[in-house]
Amino acid sequence: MTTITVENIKKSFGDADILKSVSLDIKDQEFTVLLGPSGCGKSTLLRIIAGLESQDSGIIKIGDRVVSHLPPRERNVAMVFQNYAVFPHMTVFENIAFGLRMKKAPEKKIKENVERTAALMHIDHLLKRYSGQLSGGQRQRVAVARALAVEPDVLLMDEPLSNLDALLRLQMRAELKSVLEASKTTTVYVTHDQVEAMSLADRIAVMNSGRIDQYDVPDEIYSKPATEYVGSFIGNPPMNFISPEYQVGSIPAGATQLGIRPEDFNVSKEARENHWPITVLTREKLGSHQQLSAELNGQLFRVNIPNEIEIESGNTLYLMPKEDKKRWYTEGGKIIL
Ligand SMILES: Nc1ncnc2c1ncn2[C@@H]1O[C@H](COP(=O)(O)OP(=O)(O)OP(=O)(O)O)[C@@H](O)[C@H]1O
Repeated sequence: MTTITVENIKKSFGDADILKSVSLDIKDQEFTVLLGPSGCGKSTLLRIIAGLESQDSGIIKIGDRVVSHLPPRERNVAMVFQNYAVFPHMTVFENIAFGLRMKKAPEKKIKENVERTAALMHIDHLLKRYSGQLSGGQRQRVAVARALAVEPDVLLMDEPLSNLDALLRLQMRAELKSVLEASKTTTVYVTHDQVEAMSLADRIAVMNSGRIDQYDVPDEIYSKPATEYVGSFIGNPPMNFISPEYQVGSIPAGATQLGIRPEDFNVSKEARENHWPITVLTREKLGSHQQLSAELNGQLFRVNIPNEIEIESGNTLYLMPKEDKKRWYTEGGKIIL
């Protein structure tokens, strides 16, 4: 059982508070993604879990073991970085074997584990090649195989796909998911890419300036963002936040903003009761649907509509948010449930 417990971790660099009491309970075999914009503290948190950085206060547990003050090698974690750190002058076999040799594993075990993880990553035909002769995607596979070969309790990955081109990224993403499911290793994965997070994660921790705004399964994060920040960060385009003067019907006590996703409006070209008349500013055809930006008295709306509706900028469109998709937020940006 390899759970990870992060308890009230704080970290400052100089007078900058980078992590402000962060807590997470990661389940055995779970794939957790730390998601947030550049500088929010994701990598720092990952490095603290790995033991590459020390916390100012708080506790890290792996399973039942408090590891906060142990060096990385005593935590049984493996890490994969963005710049994959594969040794070019070594063969693929030796690269994958590296961690096992450091641990002085017997030769038979090394061979077995290297062959198994290389097959898992579809690089078993490359074992004799020098890593310097590999493509970026192949090198990244070597890095992942090397991490898995040591049979870590925990796999930590920091933007491992960000150096790959878009197509390869997509392919590796799908593969990584199935490989990690098969390996049953508890994984923490850092990215600033919301699509990557949504597609890979069992649960996503959305970070906002050193805090975790929401830690939940992707569907909940998308459909019920805990804060305005999460609603604005996840979704392309992001959730609309609409002020009360445009509301129809009852508004919950304490609500100052309505949150509604661009695809969650009833849309009509004719005036209808309780529909807002909005003026279309721009329209983009995206293949599967059209994306509009529109406004009403300075309130901006982003709306996704089906291709069948013919509309041009300057036209008026009548909108009403779908009742069951409305989310309400307080002045401080917190959801009212
Ligand atoms: N060793 C360090 N000394 C001083 N400041 C640091 C150090 N490491 C990180 N920081 C600062 O801490 C903040 C958070 O960095 P961190 O790398 O955790 O962010 P991140 O969310 O992973 O962002 P990115 O995606 O850009 O890597 C940044 O402002 C960074 O400059």
